[in-house]
Amino acid sequence: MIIQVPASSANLGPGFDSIGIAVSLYLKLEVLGPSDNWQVDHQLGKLPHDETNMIVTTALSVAPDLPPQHLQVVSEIPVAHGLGSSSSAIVAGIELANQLKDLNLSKEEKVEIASQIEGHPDNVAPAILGGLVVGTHINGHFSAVEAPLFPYAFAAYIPPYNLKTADARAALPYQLEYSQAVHASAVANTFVASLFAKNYDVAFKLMEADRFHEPYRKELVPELDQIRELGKKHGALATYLSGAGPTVMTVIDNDDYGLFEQAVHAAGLKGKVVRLHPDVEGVKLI
Ligand SMILES: Nc1ncnc2c1ncn2[C@@H]1O[C@H](COP(=O)(O)OP(=O)(O)OP(=O)(O)O)[C@@H](O)[C@H]1O
Ligand SMILES: N[C@@H](CCO)C(=O)O
Repeated sequence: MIIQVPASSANLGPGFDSIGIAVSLYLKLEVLGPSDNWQVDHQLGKLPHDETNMIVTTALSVAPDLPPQHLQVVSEIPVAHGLGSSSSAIVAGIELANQLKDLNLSKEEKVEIASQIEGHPDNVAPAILGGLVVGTHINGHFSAVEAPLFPYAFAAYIPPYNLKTADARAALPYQLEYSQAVHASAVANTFVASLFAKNYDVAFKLMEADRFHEPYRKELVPELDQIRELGKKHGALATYLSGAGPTVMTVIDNDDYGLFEQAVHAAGLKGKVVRLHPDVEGVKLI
């Protein structure tokens, strides 16, 4: 059995902790069979190979009596780069428990469990449902609503350095002044309305108008402003910090992708540029 989970890009500008989209990089988890101890084969650097691996801790939190397995993980999702690697591990762990224990979890139950673990639904909900998702929690429970997908591709600029979400969250202010919070929220509300109305002239302006996190994180990711400027010169629709960074995501028409990628490399930026597309299926067995 192989479980496949897509990467995800959270926030999309002003949708801090609430909006995310599944994108076409994948984690594949293969169950090789029962084992004396949990064993996780992977080539993802320093991540654990035993029962402390996040995929296993998640599976055991869902099904504590799950017998140990020999697992193999192959992932295209770079760790701690703002493309939802931790969410892909959490969603894979939930699906592992779901399949091996025949739990028949609904999509809503998976979103609830995964969001409780991650703390916010913006990566886990699209990784489960596919597509573009808006969600939050109220009274300790999570709701996620699927939004219409925009018909564009992404150019993901993936820097050579990583940035842990915890460090990128530590750069955020403890509180916002009331008037600033009202404006930040108005930008986000209008952004969501424009996505549902498919009014992309407004949506892509607002995607670059976040007031919740990008102003505080751009010191950590200096390429954000640089790529946004390059995007404006080379036909991009909008650029935002993917999740907690450091990946910088540019929404672009497929036809404009090539020239934009060349411009990023010509500017001397050292990261990779990868063409991505929305994933519409979310977690699945392959
Ligand atoms: N494939 C994996 N298997 C097990 N654990 C993983 C895997 N990928 C990521 N993790 C865990 O998630 C941590 C990285 O999470 P972090 O939130 O910092 O980055 P991210 O999820 O890639 O970024 P973002 O949430 O901004 O998209 C790793 O240190 C590791 O503990
Ligand atoms: N919304 C989260 C995504 C990363 O977990 C953040 O920006 O910190």
